[in-house]
Formats: sequence, structure tokens, C-alpha cells
Amino acid sequence: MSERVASERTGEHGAYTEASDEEEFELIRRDGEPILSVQDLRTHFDTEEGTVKADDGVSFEIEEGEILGLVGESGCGKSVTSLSIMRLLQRPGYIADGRIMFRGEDLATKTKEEMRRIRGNRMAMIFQEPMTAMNPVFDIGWQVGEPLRIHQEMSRSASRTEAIELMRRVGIPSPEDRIDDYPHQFSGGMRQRAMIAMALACEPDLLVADEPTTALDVTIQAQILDLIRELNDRLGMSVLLITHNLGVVAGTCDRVAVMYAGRIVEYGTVEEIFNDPRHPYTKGLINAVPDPTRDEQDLHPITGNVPSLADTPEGCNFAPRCPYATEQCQTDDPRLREVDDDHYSACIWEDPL
Ligand SMILES: Nc1ncnc2c1ncn2[C@@H]1O[C@H](COP(=O)(O)OP(=O)(O)OP(=O)(O)O)[C@@H](O)[C@H]1O
Ligand code: NI
Repeated sequence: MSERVASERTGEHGAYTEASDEEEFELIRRDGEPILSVQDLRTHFDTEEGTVKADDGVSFEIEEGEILGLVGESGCGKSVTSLSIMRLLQRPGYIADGRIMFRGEDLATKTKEEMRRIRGNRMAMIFQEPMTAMNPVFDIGWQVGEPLRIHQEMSRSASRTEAIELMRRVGIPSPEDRIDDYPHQFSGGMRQRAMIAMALACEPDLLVADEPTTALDVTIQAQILDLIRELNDRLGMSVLLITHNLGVVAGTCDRVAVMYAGRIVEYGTVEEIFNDPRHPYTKGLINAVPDPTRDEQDLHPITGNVPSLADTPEGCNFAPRCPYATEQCQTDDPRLREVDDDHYSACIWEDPL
């Protein structure tokens, strides 16, 4: 880290452009193993109403250097998925089954201590609300530098110097003047940048971002997404980007996993998902996005609600809301299958639309 910083101090936005990063990235890409492979993940909450199956057999992969979008309506299990991956679930939530293969190791079986060494180091997470990750009583510089002191045993003064560089990289103006500020002295957008700086401190291989721009206004939202894209591009950092906003997915992601009621219902490249959606739920989400190029809005929000995950319907979870549902959909429980090259859908109909 410090060597790289020393060689990069000159360029204002020249972060992460060094040749060695690029070469390493190329090598990793050729390797072909996904950085993260979530396999049949089942995350449950035992409640008085019964077992809530927030992840009910979730599988997806993130390739090295790609941005995977995880989309779906509120309550479908996106955050639970990310918290399971980071092993930050709180009781009564628990991983009941499945594997979370990260660089060939199963995170689902790691001890708390092992996870503490991985989190903030090889993988990091950012949230919708930066104050979730920040402590109001410590200054920004201390917090941005903290992962370096913990994981790299960096001294206070070295971590401070490094924090200034990290803050500069994520576009915080005059970081040497802002480093002693406290979180409440930062605007929402700048706090988000500071949280990203903290997440990047140890150069994670995987960044998990749960609705990182939802609380921000549109202009700042675009800037933060540009920043994530740029860091992905320059560093080769893989990203899991959770959002309910399909516009964010279209502009930022390489591939998309569409989640509904605790399951992935469609999975493919951004192009495939937007140009040739196969699952009626995906189609519904796309139809519900306003089209800024048209005056007359022909919006079709999906009617009905996500079912209670303690009591999902027999057959297809989406059938009660699906305009294409037939009798068979009330009983058959469809799983993901390949409908085109690298394009998967969990509808019993290959192309119901
Ligand atoms: N502590 C808990 N106890 C019981 N059920 C929970 C708990 N936390 C989450 N759940 C259930 O898990 C399901 C998925 O929640 P999750 O927060 O992952 O949704 P989400 O897709 O991230 O939604 P949003 O877009 O609103 O953030 C919800 O239906 C919720 O009822
Ligand atoms: Ni969420």
C-alpha cells in the first residue's frame, strides 16, 4: 500500500493506474475462477410467526473484476444476502445451509476471528447510511486509517498520511484540511466518500455495497456510482452492488441477479436482462421504471406485495402476482435454469412474454 501511494502522489486522479495493478488484474482475469460463488445459500430467521426464509436457496457468482447488481423490491432478501456474505448477520438470523466460496474458501464455515481478519481487509462493505459504519466520536482520519492499523499494523502517523491519500482518491477536496473533522461535519455525499475510503484502505478484492447511493440526491448519486465504477476499473476490484433501482444497474453493472422472495429469479448480463428479460418479475420491474424520454408515462407497477417469507406460496413464489401464471405455476416450484448463453431464469416457461 505505502509503496504504491508513494509512486502515485503526483496525479490528482491518478489513483490505481500503476502498471503492476493492471498486470495483476489481467492475470487474475485469465484464471477464470469466480471471486465469489454463493451456492444454495439458506439464511433463516426463527420468529414467532415461523421460520423466515430470507435466503431460500440463493446461488450466484461474481467474476473477478466485475460489478454484479443484485436487484429486487424491498423485503426480498438483498441485505440479508450481503450480511450473510460478510457474516454480519445478527440474531435471530443464521446461515442454515449453503456455501459462500470466496477465493476458494467457504466463508460460511469461518470462525468469528477468521472473519475479522478477512472483513475490512480482503473484502469490505459500504452501506446506505455511512453512520452505520462510522463512529460519531472519532474523527474521519482516524476511522479511514483504522483498517490499516488493524490489518497492516500501520503506525498512527503512517495511517494518517495514508488516510489523506485515500480521501484524495475518493474525491474529498483538501483532505489535509478535512482529516480532523468529525462525521457530522461532512455532507451526506462526502460521508459516503469517506466510508468508501475506509472500505478501500486495505485494497479489498471484493466490495459489497448495499444501496450505497439511495440516501443521496441524484447528482451526488451519479458521482458516487462513477467513483465505484472507476475504482472497479482501475483496481480490478469486484463489486456486489445492491440496489432497488434498475437505472443504477443499467449504468453501473456488468451482470445482474434479480431477486424475488428469497431467491434469484433471473441472472444474466445487463444487455440480456434489459433487452431480453425472461422472467415476468424482471419484466415487471423494467416496466415500472419511468422513461425520461417520454412525456406520456405508461407505468405499470407490479401489483400486489412480496409474500411473507415465513409463509411463501406453494408453487412459484411470484405466481400470485404474475400476469402469465397458469395452473401449473400454482404447484410447480421453478428453479434457475439456463435459457440462453449465460442467462438464467426461474420461470417454468422459457420465454413467457
Ligand atoms: N431480524 C429479523 N427478524 C425476522 N425477519 C427478518 C429480520 N431481518 C430481516 N428479516 C426478513 O428478511 C427479509 C429480507 O429482508 P432484507 O432486509 O434482506 O430485504 P431487502 O431486499 O434488503 O429490502 P430493502 O430494499 O428494503 O432493503 C424480510 O422479509 C424481513 O422480513
Ligand atoms: Ni436492504
